[in-house]
Amino acid sequence: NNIAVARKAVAAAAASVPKPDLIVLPEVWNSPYAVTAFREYSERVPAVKDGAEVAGTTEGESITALREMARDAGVWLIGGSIPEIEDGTENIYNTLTAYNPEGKIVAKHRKVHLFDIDIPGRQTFKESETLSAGTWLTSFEAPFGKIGVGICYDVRFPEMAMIAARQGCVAMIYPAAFNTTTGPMHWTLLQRSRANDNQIYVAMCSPARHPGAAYQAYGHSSVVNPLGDVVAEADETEAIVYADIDTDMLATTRRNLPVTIQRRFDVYDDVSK
Ligand SMILES: NC(=O)CC(=O)C(=O)O
Repeated sequence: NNIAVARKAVAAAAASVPKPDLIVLPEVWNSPYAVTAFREYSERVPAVKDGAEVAGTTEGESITALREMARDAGVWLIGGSIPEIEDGTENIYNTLTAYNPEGKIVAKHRKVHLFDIDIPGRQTFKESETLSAGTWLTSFEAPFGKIGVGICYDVRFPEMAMIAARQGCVAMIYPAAFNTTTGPMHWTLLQRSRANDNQIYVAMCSPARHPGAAYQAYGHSSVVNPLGDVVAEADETEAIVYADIDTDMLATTRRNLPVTIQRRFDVYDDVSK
């Protein structure tokens, strides 16, 4: 099943030399990516406050498995996302969890921007039919730098990445599942845009394309550096991609092209006004 596949992939990535510090899984890896499936595959996810789990909350089997994967491999893990069912409300969210090498959850992000699009005859999807939207932005501190996270459609909203970068994140990482219509249009462009605008690393991790699936995932997991160059990219098949987060390169980019300190908030003030 999917947990076994994820477990094997994390172990394989962790066994590579040099050993990675951080491993990332894709969006909705425990369920078909379909609004009709999210409730059936949903699980409880512990609450997280100030980077630590709130004691006494229950969890589903995918969360327990993700803890074990991080702990067994001794790595930081962004555990992709799974459909979460919320205690009390029974609302469903598209929820990401991140783990430290001890298997403790350090961050929980609910997809903020729901994927509701209609490109007639090509791609129609309405996550809001079954999902509720998240209401907070998420990042976590790790020894290799502060990491911001979003989920898939969140990448289309530049504010999230900009806020993360301004709060000191060295990377924005998005488990994601674009499709064969929007992937060729925007998958790489969006990552390069977020990276170049904010001079940070940007990575998106996709499920591989399954020929029999109703939703045809684009695949192409990739990593973009602070100059906007694609430094690693898979194709549509199952793969592990590797890249370094080079903070010296990030600093050099910001020194040579100092846009991050040249912004004119005195002129454009608050864009949400
Ligand atoms: N699946 C998504 O959330 C987003 C997507 O496919 C797109 O923005 O395109």
